[in-house]
Amino acid sequence: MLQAPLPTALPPLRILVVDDQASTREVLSAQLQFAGHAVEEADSAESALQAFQRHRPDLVLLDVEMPGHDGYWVASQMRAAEAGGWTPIIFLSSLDQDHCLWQAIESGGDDYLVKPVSSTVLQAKLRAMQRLRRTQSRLIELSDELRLANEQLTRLSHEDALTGLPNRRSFDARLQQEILAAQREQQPLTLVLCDIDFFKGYNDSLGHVAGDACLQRVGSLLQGICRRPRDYPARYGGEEFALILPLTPRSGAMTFARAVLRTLALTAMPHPSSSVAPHLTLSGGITTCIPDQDTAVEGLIRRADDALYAAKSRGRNCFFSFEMQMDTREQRSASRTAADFQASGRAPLSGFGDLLSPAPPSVNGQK
Ligand SMILES: Nc1nc2c(ncn2[C@@H]2O[C@H](COP(=O)(O)OP(=O)(O)OP(=O)(O)O)[C@@H](O)[C@H]2O)c(=O)[nH]1
Repeated sequence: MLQAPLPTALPPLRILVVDDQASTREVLSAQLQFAGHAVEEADSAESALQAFQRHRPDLVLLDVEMPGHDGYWVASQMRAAEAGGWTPIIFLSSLDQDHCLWQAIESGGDDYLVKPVSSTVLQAKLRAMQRLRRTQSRLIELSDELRLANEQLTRLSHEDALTGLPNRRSFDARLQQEILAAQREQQPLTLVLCDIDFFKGYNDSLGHVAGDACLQRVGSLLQGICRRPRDYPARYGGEEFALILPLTPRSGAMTFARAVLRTLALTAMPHPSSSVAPHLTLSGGITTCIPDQDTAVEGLIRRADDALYAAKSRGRNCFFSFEMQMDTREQRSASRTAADFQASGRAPLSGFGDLLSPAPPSVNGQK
């Protein structure tokens, strides 16, 4: 008879007892249950496999000689049914020959006990299995923790921790993809770099905590303005944000810039140390092109950055684009009307000049 469980806390096992002899199953089950384990019984190879699938036991005690398929066959089927998993199988047999033990291990068994098995030997084996089970559970937990940590690491390596937007590394990779897509589809691609005006002064007057909150707010405002599924706002670094606007021509880029200026004016976040407005403002550089073989990430960013510098040096709180400036020059020199430009398939830009600045507010404050 098995003794009652020892004080050291080892998890009880779910044990599948497979034996065609009802009396053997009964005695064994009673002993196992007395020792604190949960028991399922099966009286044939087929019912053993069904119970194995249904109950997912921690341990199988398996008879060798059964009518129909024998225990070796059952063990090999169980091993095949849990690819990557491992449920210990102990054979209990009255056959006491080396080749039987050999065949048991070869078919997938982990141990082989000759019946009648002394209760001490069986209890010792079960305790060893309980320890293995505990180690196995801990390994599974550890591997889950590792998987979660890896997922978090991957997310953090692509995301800006402060704003939750994609970081510069993700942005560069995405821009490369969008350049290739626009080149293949021969569609316009717009890149916008935005920089908060006088942000150093903002931090100095309101503190870094407020500065961080401001960056978060601006990030979510920009995200809100991006309405198309492929628009991609990112934090490019410090107080600079970058946006990829695929399938967006110059006219669309201007609409976007106008929406940014209007949103910031309406949001009216106080900026005590700005000399351009009482509220927080952005300057932006825009570049739009249909990429060709020579278009590269670095070139586009340099061009948007130069445009941003131009916007800053032209007074801030505005957007600038070299391409739009060229358009307006062409428009002026050719004295063409907006209708001519629409007819040529290009956006009428003369109304906006070289710079897109906020329009004066109307009576009700809307533009
Ligand atoms: N609070 C906070 N400040 C930041 C962060 N990243 C960059 N900054 C600050 O942003 C400021 C940027 O200052 P500058 O590059 O001189 O530019 P600016 O004051 O915005 O002036 P202009 O761009 O010329 O309008 C610096 O004071 C940085 O410390 C951040 O994550 N949090």
